[in-house]
Amino acid sequence: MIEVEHLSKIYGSTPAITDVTFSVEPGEILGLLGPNGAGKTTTMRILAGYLPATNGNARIAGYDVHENSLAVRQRIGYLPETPPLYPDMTVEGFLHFVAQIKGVPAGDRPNKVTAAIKRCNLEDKRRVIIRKLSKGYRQRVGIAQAIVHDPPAIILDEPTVGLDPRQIIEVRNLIKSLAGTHTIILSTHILPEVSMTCSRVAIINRGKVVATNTPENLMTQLTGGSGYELEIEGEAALAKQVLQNVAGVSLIESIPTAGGHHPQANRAYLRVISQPGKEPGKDIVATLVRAGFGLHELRRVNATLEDVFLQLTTEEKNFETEVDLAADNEGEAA
Ligand SMILES: Nc1ncnc2c1ncn2[C@@H]1O[C@H](COP(=O)(O)OP(=O)(O)OP(=O)(O)O)[C@@H](O)[C@H]1O
Repeated sequence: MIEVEHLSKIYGSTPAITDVTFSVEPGEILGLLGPNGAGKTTTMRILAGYLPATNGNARIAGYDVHENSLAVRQRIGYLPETPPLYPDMTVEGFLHFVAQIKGVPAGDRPNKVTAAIKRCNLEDKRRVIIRKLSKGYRQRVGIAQAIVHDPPAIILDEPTVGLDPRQIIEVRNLIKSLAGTHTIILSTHILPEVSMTCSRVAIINRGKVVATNTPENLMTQLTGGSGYELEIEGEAALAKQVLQNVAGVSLIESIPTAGGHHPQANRAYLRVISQPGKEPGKDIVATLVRAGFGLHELRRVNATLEDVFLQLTTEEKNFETEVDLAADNEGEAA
């Protein structure tokens, strides 16, 4: 349904995205996950037909986003980071207006507007002026304007940003309810968002896709699914330095405490993630003891999506391998 091939965008001399390739199957929700400035918005604006790519191409439902931008706009719903709302219109009036500019025939508009209002739980607010709505409701109106013409593909840029926890849950549930009948790409820099909402994730960093897979496969295949939490006596920074040289260790981070204990003075708490298939526990213990650290506890833990994300977005040296891995895994996930 959505195919992105070797897409690049250069602003002046700044490359925003480089050689971005991924595809989204019908009915799937793909999460575009990356830190600030990674290139998520740029990718989505190109897909929505609002920005020309410097190189590469993208197709939505078979239509090239550049060559057939009109056909593409009719087939996608786009929610930019700031929803394009007219504050002085009522919810209903605004959705009628959007349906009209999206080319919905006049006779179909009342039904389409009512369906979008229902889907986004806006029945109570249909005659309210948008300016008077809370941020959560405005976001729902933003989603309603994206789906009012019933497009097969929906592109949502950071759809839960700025919402309170209850609103976040509501918007996530709304997005999930759209899957199956719609193909969705959403961008986020929030890790739990992808594991809760998306069937697949493309991790983007510094303009490049560094991995594509299901959230579960990313965790198990890139980290072997295992790691350790440590409680040691000594300096965390020094311990990290020492552990970096242990074979099979791929990520070390400080954590506030381990094993649910109260953190104690002069203790350092670390989380160490192993490379796939490696079990460096024995060497971690030997290295720490040899370096004069007191080891109070070492326990096995499962890696989280956060670990994978940190690994992929902080270890530049591994990017090449991970792109290969992403390509290998793509077939399995599809
Ligand atoms: N109009 C522009 N002119 C010049 N550089 C730009 C422009 N828009 C974006 N960039 C640069 O392109 C890169 C990617 O930006 P983009 O907004 O796509 O990232 P993002 O992943 O959406 O980040 P965020 O989560 O902060 O919105 C950044 O380095 C950004 O500074």
